[in-house]
Amino acid sequence: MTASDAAVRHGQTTGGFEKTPGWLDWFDGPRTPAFVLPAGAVDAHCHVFGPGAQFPYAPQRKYTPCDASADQLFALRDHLGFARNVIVQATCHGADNRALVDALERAGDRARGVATVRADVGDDELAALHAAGVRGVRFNFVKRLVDTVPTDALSRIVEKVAPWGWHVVIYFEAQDLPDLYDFFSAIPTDVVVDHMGRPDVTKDVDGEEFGLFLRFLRENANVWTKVSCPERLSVTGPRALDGEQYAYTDVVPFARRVVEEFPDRVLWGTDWPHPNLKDHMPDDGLLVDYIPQIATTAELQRKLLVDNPLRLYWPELSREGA
Ligand SMILES: O=C(O)c1cc(C(=O)O)oc(=O)c1
Repeated sequence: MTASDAAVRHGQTTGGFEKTPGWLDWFDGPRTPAFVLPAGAVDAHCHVFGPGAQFPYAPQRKYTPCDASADQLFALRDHLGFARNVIVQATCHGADNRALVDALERAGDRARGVATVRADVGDDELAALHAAGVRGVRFNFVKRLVDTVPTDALSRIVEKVAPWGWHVVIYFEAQDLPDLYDFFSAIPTDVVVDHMGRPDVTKDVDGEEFGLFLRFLRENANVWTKVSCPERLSVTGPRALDGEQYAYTDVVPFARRVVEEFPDRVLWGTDWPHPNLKDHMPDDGLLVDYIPQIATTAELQRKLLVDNPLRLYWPELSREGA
């Protein structure tokens, strides 16, 4: 533990920042999962927040979280049994990737990153991000998280990052997919959708809304998706708390459908430290125990947790890679 981490207590926000009212802090002391992750498993969606005293939150942020440091993330990684992390730039840091880069550098080869950049980003900045382990950029279309960036600016970013072999991570809500469908389909790089495009799980898994998302994956072989965040999508629970082994059963049919139809284009991540949850904060150990509900065989689990993330983020280690 570094001196700066020693100063960061769970749930605290440092640097003179005050947490958004009602903020739920990440779960302290998660269980050891009953599900033993396959060797080499990757937590392919997680964040670091600050610490605010060292890496100030962006002035244009829409929320102020509690701090969640790189060392705290690495402790969780080891506790849950993951080998590696993909750390995704959180919107509370805007396009200031310093906290992300610091975490990547301290993780050594055990983390890769997804950054946020502006359309005027220079090649020197991209080179430095690449050297630190960044392999993708994130475009966010969720209006409560960011101000809208025009799609022509996003297209300029795609042109700049494509030569680096990076992919584009997109975060949007299901009701916005019809409007964004053509823009997304025209992205020439690999594309990774966060949290299954946030389906409304009270609707039918065979219905029109989720049908459009499945069509998007079928029609675009370069599109992958994270089957993450049941704790965000679930309406009925049960919550991943108090030893619950079969959490978020209403989300299971959606995630399972995607894992079974697109086994080579799915990723999974904890989403720790779970920004903006309103209802409850899950026990991350029990969240890992959710995985066998959606990837029901050892082969599907290995693809979801090991083969797919290695192919995208560590191709040099991948059995199918270089
Ligand atoms: O739904 C969210 O609130 C959320 C926010 C962020 C972020 O602020 O970066 O990232 C996520 O993956 C999910």
